[in-house]
Amino acid sequence: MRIAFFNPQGNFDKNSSRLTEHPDFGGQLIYVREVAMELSKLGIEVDIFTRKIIDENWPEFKETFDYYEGYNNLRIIRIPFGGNKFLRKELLWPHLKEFAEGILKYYDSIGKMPDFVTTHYGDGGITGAIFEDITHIPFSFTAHSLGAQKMDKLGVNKFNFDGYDEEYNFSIRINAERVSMNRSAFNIVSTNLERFEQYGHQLYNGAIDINDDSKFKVIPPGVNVKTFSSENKELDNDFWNEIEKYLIRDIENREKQYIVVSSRVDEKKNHLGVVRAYARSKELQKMANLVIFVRGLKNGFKDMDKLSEKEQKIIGEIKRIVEDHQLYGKVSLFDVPGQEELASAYRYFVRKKSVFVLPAFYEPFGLAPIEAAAVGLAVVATKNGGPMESFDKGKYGVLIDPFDIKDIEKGILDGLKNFDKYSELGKKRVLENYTWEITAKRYLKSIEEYLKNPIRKENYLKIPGFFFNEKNEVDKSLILEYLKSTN
Ligand SMILES: O=c1ccn([C@@H]2O[C@H](COP(=O)(O)OP(=O)(O)O[C@H]3O[C@H](CO)[C@@H](O)[C@H](O)[C@H]3O)[C@@H](O)[C@H]2O)c(=O)[nH]1
Ligand SMILES: O=P(O)(O)OC[C@H]1O[C@](O)(CO)[C@@H](O)[C@@H]1O
Repeated sequence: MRIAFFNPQGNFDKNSSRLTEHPDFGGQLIYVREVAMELSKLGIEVDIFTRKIIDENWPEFKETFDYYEGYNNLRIIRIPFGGNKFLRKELLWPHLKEFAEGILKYYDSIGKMPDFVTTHYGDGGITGAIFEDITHIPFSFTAHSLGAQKMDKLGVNKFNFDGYDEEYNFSIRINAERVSMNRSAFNIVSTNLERFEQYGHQLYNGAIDINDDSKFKVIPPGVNVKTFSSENKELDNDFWNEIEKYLIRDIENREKQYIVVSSRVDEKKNHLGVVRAYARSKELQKMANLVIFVRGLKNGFKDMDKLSEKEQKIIGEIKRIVEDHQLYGKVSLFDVPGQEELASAYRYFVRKKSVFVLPAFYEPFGLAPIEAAAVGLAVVATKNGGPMESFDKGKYGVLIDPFDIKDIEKGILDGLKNFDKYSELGKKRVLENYTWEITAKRYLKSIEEYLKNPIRKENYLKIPGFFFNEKNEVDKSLILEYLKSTN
């Protein structure tokens, strides 16, 4: 069997370069890589399609083919579309027909076709819909993150919509997501919550019936248990020296516990929520130091000019809070070059009885908290989204309201004071329920079941002309009506 993954944003390469260095290089890429690897271990021929980038700032992504060491029936295939230069995910929308046509051309050239396509994020989904419209090859849709929640949590309203739409292309994204979930063979969600809360959003009315069981497969993501092991690994000695040398050189009292934040620097991850909670709490400052992982910041705040504009705005605000509240010596920024080093840093902080905090306004699922729990950190996470299910309403970790600074403070104090309890409960919960092998086997079972009895409906949502470059606008009426009705 041959399965194709469509993932136009970010990119993939043998060394998983640039992870979290850019907002488009996050959990979704880990998810696609891990599921593709596990499917190939089950004997499936796997093709990951992404974008060919010929750009001196992104040299890893210029070859057409790439491979992961030891995975012989798994190929990364980079298709040229939208020109050569790197484009952030919000700018890929007008070029996805070219992406679909490039994939078709590749398969024509080898005289083969995939049996099934799995698409990721709205951009992968609309590509799958265009490809299916031509080939009738069915596709699954895994959203990873839906635009409606992001809009709500960023506070988009009828007054500021045009500005946000300019930046994030929400009107195009919502249209693409509607078509993807409508035309897919089925939609793969990480939790029931995602199905009923995220797909149940008013902006997806008419595109999906959340009560149609045939359209949903609840398949939780996993953790790479080899990487996120609680047992010491070879790289720990060297990397822990790095931590001692760089990270906590800025820290006066090293014997305290730590509060660890490792999310991509993105507005919705709400770094400022934790920093503000820490700044207002003398008790927290007495108990623990705060460390924030930021890719590329070897010299703390001094390196800020290396960051993107959006990241500079967030880190700059953190710097202002640190200065205003004289938190130097208690707060540190640290550069983590990859997942192995991330896991090693987590092991270092477990020994200091530390908490991992994910204060995101909305977290569709959240790989980072289950990874941190697997290593043994006590997890304090947003109650908005996946952690509500992965940490089972607070049974296995502390859940907080990310919009309530006092609740963030209370939750972190709970995690620090009850480290042993949450460390043990969280690790047990994750290792028993979340591995990528389970995820891949459930993908394969869903695909094989569907292919036994494929149902191609006729009353599909129309693919907007925008995606065929027929017109430069998508229909915004749905969003504008929604925004008028909600505020
Ligand atoms: O310094 C770092 C920090 C993070 N990570 C990795 O980045 C990923 C972050 O993933 P996640 O915590 O899930 O957040 P997002 O990047 O926002 O991922 C999106 O896609 C994921 C997979 O569907 C969902 O779990 C998220 O909710 C969704 O927002 C994790 O695997 C981390 O190991 C690194 O490699 N280095
Ligand atoms: O914040 P957004 O636009 O919803 O995007 C989140 C997406 O970006 C990524 O970080 C890109 O990999 C994905 O992990 C995730 O699905």
